[in-house]
Amino acid sequence: MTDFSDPPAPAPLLEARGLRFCRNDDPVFGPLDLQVGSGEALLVHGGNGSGKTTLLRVLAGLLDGAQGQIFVDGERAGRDRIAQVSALLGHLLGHKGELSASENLRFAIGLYGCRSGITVDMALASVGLAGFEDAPARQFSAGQRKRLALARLLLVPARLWLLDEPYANLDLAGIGLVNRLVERHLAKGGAALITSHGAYATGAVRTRTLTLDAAHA
Ligand SMILES: Nc1ncnc2c1ncn2[C@@H]1O[C@H](COP(=O)(O)OP(=O)(O)OP(=O)(O)O)[C@@H](O)[C@H]1O
Repeated sequence: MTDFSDPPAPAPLLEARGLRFCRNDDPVFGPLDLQVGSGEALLVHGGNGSGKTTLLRVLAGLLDGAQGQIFVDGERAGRDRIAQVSALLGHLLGHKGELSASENLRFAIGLYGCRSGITVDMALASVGLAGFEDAPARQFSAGQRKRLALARLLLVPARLWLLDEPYANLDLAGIGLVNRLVERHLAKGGAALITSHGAYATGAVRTRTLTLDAAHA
């Protein structure tokens, strides 16, 4: 007999169950459950100190010792697997000040690989840094540094973007740029977790929300 039932939904790109992080036995966040699938953004809300940055660092595989389970594409994932599929844009942008914008990006490509169909010059132009290819990163303003980090995100082949306050230090055009880049990333099957104290302005993508409890702050 033919089965006309709907095919099973694909597993979310990232799922966490009972995820919890403590520092010196003090809870920072959780236990919490979250899911984000291809084409989706998960907005992480919460007051100062509620654990948003810590959550993103756990999900980027940078912090050890979290309790609970993390799944990537439906399979249990350890820190290595998570690090393979994700890229973090955090408060510390990680540029080397003495290297030029292009050299910084080539350094990142050497570590993490490069998406097909994009070059360093294309990425710099996409974030409004055409003409700054040879300028040392230490000469960049805070907003230009953020733009350089966005160019790195465009280049590395991560499906899951972990964006911690991506709008900070950006002018209005930069805020629009972040939203366009996220929309494009999601349209290509990527996913994003985004923390923001401000409004998230793109209505063009499927969005979930997660609110962290600031009780421990
Ligand atoms: N390296 C650290 N060592 C000790 N405690 C830390 C460290 N980093 C963060 N914390 C503490 O962990 C808690 C959560 O911090 P976290 O930076 O994750 O919060 P947040 O929600 O991102 O805050 P904000 O909105 O202010 O950026 C806070 O109480 C903070 O003081």
